[in-house]
Amino acid sequence: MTHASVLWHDARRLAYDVGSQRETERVALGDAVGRVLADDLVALIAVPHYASSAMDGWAVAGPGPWRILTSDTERGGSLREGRGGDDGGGADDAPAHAEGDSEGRRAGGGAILRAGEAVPIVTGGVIPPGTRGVLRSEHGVVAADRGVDAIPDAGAGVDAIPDATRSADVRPDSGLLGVLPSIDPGEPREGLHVRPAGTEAAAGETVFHAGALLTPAHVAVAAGCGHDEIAVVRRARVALLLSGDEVVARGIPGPGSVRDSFGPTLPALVSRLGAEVVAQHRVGDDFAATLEHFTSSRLGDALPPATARSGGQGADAAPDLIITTGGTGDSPSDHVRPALRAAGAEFLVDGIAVRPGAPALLARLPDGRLVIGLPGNPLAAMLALLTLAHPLLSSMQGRGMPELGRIRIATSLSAGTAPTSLRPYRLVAGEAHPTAWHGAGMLRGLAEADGVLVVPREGAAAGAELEVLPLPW
Ligand SMILES: Nc1nc2c(c(=O)[nH]1)N[C@H]1C(S)=C(S)[C@@H](COP(=O)(O)OP(=O)(O)OC[C@H]3O[C@@H](n4cnc5c(N)ncnc54)[C@H](O)[C@@H]3O)O[C@H]1N2
Ligand code: MOO
Repeated sequence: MTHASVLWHDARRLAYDVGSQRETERVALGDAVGRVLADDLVALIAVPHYASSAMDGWAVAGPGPWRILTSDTERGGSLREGRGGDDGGGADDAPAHAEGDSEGRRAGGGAILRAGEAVPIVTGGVIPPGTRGVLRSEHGVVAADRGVDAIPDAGAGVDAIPDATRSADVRPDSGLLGVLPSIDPGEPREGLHVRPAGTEAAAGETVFHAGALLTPAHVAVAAGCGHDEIAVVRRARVALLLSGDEVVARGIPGPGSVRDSFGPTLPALVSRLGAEVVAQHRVGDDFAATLEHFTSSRLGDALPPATARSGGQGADAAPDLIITTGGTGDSPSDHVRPALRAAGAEFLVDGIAVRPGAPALLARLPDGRLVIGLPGNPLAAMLALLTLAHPLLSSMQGRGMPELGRIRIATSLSAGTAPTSLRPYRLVAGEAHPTAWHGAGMLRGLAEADGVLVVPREGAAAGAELEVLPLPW
């Protein structure tokens, strides 16, 4: 190679440092998993936003036994059902109340439970004011109500309920309620099975900071905090330029032809790295055609059907990054470097002192678009993608530099011809076993790998600890 290679670690750092775009967009919650949070996420309401029951049973006030309130009149409004009626009590800090709440969790009117009264409640139901705690259904027994006079003194157990019956035909929503003899007669203690409002977050509290990679759990919390949309960092738009007269996309290749390793794999891989492929072009070993892609910002051909675009402005906007495959060498049929030079590109990484992947490059076109040139050899290309595109796309998302791990190697590795060699390995009993099939043109070793060893020029003895490049899949 005639270019001025940089060391492998420096190439990663240079790629990370050049990533800068920080545009944001708002996406529906359902599209937010895997995206990076652009602004701190604040709870719009307290979470939970009302005190609720953690059990099915009865909300009770004062010591038992309790008279179960049944009619709406008795409850001063329906404590339990609230079907189609008022919104939930205790939700004063909610900015807006959702329509179509499900039945059975809402309570109306702020009716106060008085000592000696109970009301049936379901898990998640609104705790009426005055509630001491929730008696779970399997701890209570209901007896037929013989009228107000039948309620014995406060503090008495179920045995004090006249004609106590545990028969199944006594409805749990009317009559006299007591604590089963086998249960602590003091139950429920103050606050038992009550989830107070605001225990997970106060209204206005920051729950996640900008830069968080949104998992399903983050998005579920955002929903609980009252959000319908989230501001996320716009994903970088990537155009693929796959070169090579010999590369075929279908069928059994004849001698001199190869099946395309990149067309079916790079869109998904780029998406895992936090960007989206918005265009995919094939170009033969042709200088003029290659140059055209660097001098024109048009996106050209349609995407392959499997490459779904997620909407937004991606369809018409110019890519932020062009990733080319093949043609990075110096032979007369290699046109990536000459075309970049002719387009006036600035080379930020012009070859890397690594095997495989030495001819990889990173350049910036005069219009600001970045170009990563991957070698044609498939393993070289995949490892160059991890070396350059992973740090660059992480930085474009406002994320940190992908961290290198460390691992002990089970077998010795001989000295290499470059300052750094990258070697896929399998993890067996906590140690790295370098895989077979690690030639630059092979992918079978990478396919069964758990990571990639970063091997210094001098090699390493069995038992040594080496740096590890994590795989993004
Ligand atoms: N005289 C020298 N020859 C080579 C050198 C060198 O220093 N001096 N470096 C070698 C190294 S290292 C690499 S890596 C390759 C770089 O090659 P290119 O980036 O120019 O890639 P091509 O020549 O276009 O293709 C190389 C190889 O990869 C196959 N290929 C290309 N595209 C695909 C694809 N989409 N899917 C599967 N395979 C693909 C192509 O058919 C070739 O076999 O140069 C070495 N030579
Ligand atoms: O370094 Mo090349 O990139 O061997 O395959």
